[in-house]
Amino acid sequence: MILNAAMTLDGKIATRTGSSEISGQEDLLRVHKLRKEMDAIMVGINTVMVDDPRLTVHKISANSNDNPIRVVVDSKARTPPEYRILNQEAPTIIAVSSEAPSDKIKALEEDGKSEVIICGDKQVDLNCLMDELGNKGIKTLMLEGGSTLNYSMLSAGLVNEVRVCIAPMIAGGNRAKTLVDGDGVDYMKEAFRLKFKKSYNLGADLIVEYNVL
Ligand SMILES: NC(=O)c1ccc[n+]([C@@H]2O[C@H](COP(=O)([O-])OP(=O)(O)OC[C@H]3O[C@@H](n4cnc5c(N)ncnc54)[C@H](O)[C@@H]3O)[C@@H](O)[C@H]2O)c1
Ligand SMILES: Nc1nc(=O)c(N)c(NC[C@H](O)[C@H](O)[C@H](O)COP(=O)(O)O)[nH]1
Repeated sequence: MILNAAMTLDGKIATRTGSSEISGQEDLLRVHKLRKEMDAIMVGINTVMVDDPRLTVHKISANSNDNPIRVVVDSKARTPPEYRILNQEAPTIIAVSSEAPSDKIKALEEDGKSEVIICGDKQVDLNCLMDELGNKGIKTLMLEGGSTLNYSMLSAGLVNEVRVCIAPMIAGGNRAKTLVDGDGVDYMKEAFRLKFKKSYNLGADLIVEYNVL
């Protein structure tokens, strides 16, 4: 499980308005090469709502077999059926909780738009979801945010690697999204510990890679 994101020097992955064009062109190519290597790519529902992402390999040459399976963590099945995540370019799994209304689930499954997996009572139970994805043969997964899901995945001990693009920008703003939000830990001694792996420049950006201990 690789958590990948792009942030400003002050750790923001989006402004309070949801604006998030952070990576330079070279970093976007790196991200798409990584997508191509992965079995699946996962985001939280807010990222779908704000960005309407495709989550396919579309910035480097690729065919449809190269697209990872798309996974949305979406407790209440709010993914709008007309959004790009549900297009025919790649298969999509929507992970919901048992609180999701059945009519919404039905709309998401209509015409094979997506496969809905139910895990957990209120929020999506991420351990249950990982088991379900594992049963489908998914061995490598890329987490592309956002801040809230990043925190839940780290808290559940489900992230093996963190790869971050640091762009030479500072955004500021106490309502801007950071790399990891959620509740956060109370004491620094509880912080998730990482081991530095490597760093390198891509254009104006700095890429840093860590293993999660
Ligand atoms: N720069 C980047 O690399 C990057 C990457 C991705 C997203 N973003 C930005 O991040 C923002 C969205 O981040 P966010 O934190 O608001 O939302 P998010 O994408 O992390 O989605 C969180 C939502 O997922 C749902 N959810 C269900 N089960 C959950 C669970 N177990 N744990 C956590 N969430 C669960 C909840 O409704 C929760 O509010 C957008 O502005 C987007 O542009 C930036
Ligand atoms: N690596 C990276 N750099 C960025 O500057 C940025 N904003 C994102 N954001 C991740 C988020 O998941 C986006 O929604 C998808 O990167 C959009 O993906 P598509 O191109 O539509 O496939 N990711």
